[in-house]
Amino acid sequence: MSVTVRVPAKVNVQLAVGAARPDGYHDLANVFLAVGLYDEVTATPADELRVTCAGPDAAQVPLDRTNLAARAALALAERHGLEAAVHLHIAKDIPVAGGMAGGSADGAAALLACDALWGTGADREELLDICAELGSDVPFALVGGAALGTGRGERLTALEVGGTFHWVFAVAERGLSTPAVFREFDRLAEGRTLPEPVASQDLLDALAKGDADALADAVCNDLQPAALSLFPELADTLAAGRAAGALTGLVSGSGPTTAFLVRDAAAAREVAKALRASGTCRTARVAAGPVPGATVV
Ligand SMILES: C[C@@](CO)(OP(=O)(O)O)[C@H](O)COP(=O)(O)OP(=O)(O)OC[C@H]1O[C@@H](n2ccc(N)nc2=O)[C@H](O)[C@@H]1O
Ligand SMILES: Nc1ncnc2c1ncn2[C@@H]1O[C@H](COP(=O)(O)OP(=O)(O)O)[C@@H](O)[C@H]1O
Repeated sequence: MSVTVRVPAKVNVQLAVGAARPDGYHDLANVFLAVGLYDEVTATPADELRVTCAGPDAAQVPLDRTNLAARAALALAERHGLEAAVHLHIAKDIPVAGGMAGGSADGAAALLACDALWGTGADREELLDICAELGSDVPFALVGGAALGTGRGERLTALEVGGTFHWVFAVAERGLSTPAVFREFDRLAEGRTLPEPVASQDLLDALAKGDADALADAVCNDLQPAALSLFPELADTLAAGRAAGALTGLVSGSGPTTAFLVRDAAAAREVAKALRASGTCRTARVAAGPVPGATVV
């Protein structure tokens, strides 16, 4: 018997970042939107914990106990006095180290898959607790849809969304490390007093109305200057997507994936084609959101 869970990527339509906290994390107002690019994690009983991964970026995924899927299985097993004797296979389609939370998605998916396989019957609250221990982005991968994350991004409030938003994601030639981008953010902010991060009311209204033009005016990522500072070529990708007719373009989370909001599915195909031809990215993917979070298939 095995259990497969499908789990989406995310884009941050707003990422407001406060000053570094004593624990090294940053308080955020993090508005997540789950989009239709998916990994699938399959859990199968085995003699011991084993992780395998297939997909175009599989070579960049660690297969040891640092893999977030392995960490999720170990955390659930420990809480329930079980042995994490499971083979986790990740069918990876979410770009790796791209600011689309693929590793976090695999953590949430593995947790749900092991819970179903082992019959642990963990309730939603326990699953969300374990997710928050695994990483700031992991709880959102479990719930999906759209949500405001506060604290370090792990405390979620579901958001109403009045329509479907269409996106193009330009995948970069190399990855960016999330801690390195936050460190660069701190360096750029040195000597300034940063305001408390708060969600923009215009942005929440645009989401609630399903209004792509209003959302395009309101998107904002405080990590974008830091990502551009570490990866200056991303400015060319942003310019290429905007020139191709996107309503707006921004760095997704800590990057280096760039996200382009477009009016509809036809515009998405056009902008993706133009980005692939621009020579400013490795490839371009089309996806819409919001979509549900981790789901047993
Ligand atoms: C920036 C965001 C935006 O959604 O994601 P990505 O774009 O990388 O996917 C997240 O905040 C990333 O969340 P996640 O990748 O789960 O990070 P964690 O494992 O919790 O933390 C990794 C490191 O990032 C930094 N970090 C993370 C979250 C936060 N609120 N403040 C931080 O300073 C810290 O240096 C931390 O040690
Ligand atoms: N299941 C996983 N899939 C991808 N990366 C993982 C996974 N588990 C751990 N990692 C590590 O996490 C790093 C960040 O990966 P990822 O979650 O894809 O990007 P981001 O944090 O930018 O959204 C990778 O470089 C890799 O070393």
